[in-house]
Amino acid sequence: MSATPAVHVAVGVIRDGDGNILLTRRARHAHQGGLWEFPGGKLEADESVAQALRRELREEVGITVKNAHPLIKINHRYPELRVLLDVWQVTDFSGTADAREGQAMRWVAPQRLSAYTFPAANLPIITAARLPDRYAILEGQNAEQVLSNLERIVDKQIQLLQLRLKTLPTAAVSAVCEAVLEKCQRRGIRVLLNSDLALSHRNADGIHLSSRALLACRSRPPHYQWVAASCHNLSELRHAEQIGADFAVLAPILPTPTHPGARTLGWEAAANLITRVNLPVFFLGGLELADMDRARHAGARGIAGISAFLT
Ligand SMILES: Nc1nc2c([nH]c(=O)n2[C@@H]2O[C@H](COP(=O)(O)OP(=O)(O)OP(=O)(O)O)[C@@H](O)[C@H]2O)c(=O)[nH]1
Ligand SMILES: [Mg+2]
Repeated sequence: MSATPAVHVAVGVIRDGDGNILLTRRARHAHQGGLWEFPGGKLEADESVAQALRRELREEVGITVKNAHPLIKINHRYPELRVLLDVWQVTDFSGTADAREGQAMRWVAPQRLSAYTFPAANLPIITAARLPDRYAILEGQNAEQVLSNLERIVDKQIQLLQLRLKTLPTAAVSAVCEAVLEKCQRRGIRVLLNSDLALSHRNADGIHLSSRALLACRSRPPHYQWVAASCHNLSELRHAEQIGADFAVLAPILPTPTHPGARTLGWEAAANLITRVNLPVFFLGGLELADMDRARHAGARGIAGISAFLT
């Protein structure tokens, strides 16, 4: 085992007003030369990640960071080098991006990122950049309630949802599912069907595996654009990472009225678990939108919730 510490790198996923992301191309002679990257660079001694990000983005692309938050951390071992990519999303900046080191540079729509060749460590960064920070779980006791909950989700401009329907009578599931998919498609909301629904995925954007379904998978279920999984501990998170799931939901973080007395992870343990996998993770359980900043700084991509988004 090599004891060399990882090279700590501050990386910026910089967004313009239209949501496009800034890519630059690494110099030919550099490590991972010729590949596309998100601008950034190594932390200097005594520098925080935020300070390094600010300095690197000024040096490389001439912008001044005004607002940024953690997006994802990646621990990756290249044959010659270990890196810790501390990736932040830059949501506001001043100045006009300009390739200060003569490198190729482009603003790219998130859904076009997969057309570019990046270093091997970058795949989960690209997935994280394509995900919003809120993942709603749609439930209801009857069709009417599901559809009215959907209205509230739409009103809150949520772009990603899991159709779970655990509390809906089985006979109603198929018709409700169709109605939800139709409405979401019109509004560009991505829908993942919970694996317990055992429905055809033809019109959905993906599948959300229960932790039981996750552990039964030896590889990523084929044919889905998005694959997510429910996790409660490290071995489930590692399994999700290993089969190539796009993201995980980690629960329960805090106590909820629906599961009184259930064992919860708490902020610290949840933050620790995330450092062990290279996977975007949403926190679920007892959280509100007001917890978003805390969740991001604990390493989460964002917050998932059944009621969090409906109040
Ligand atoms: N900036 C950046 N570095 C990345 C990405 N992905 C990735 O594996 N890396 C790796 O992170 C390491 C450090 O990045 P860097 O070369 O930008 O560091 P730097 O700007 O300080 O470069 P310098 O040493 O020439 O001053 C490199 O080994 C690079 O291959 C990425 O998306 N952006
Ligand atoms: Mg650099």
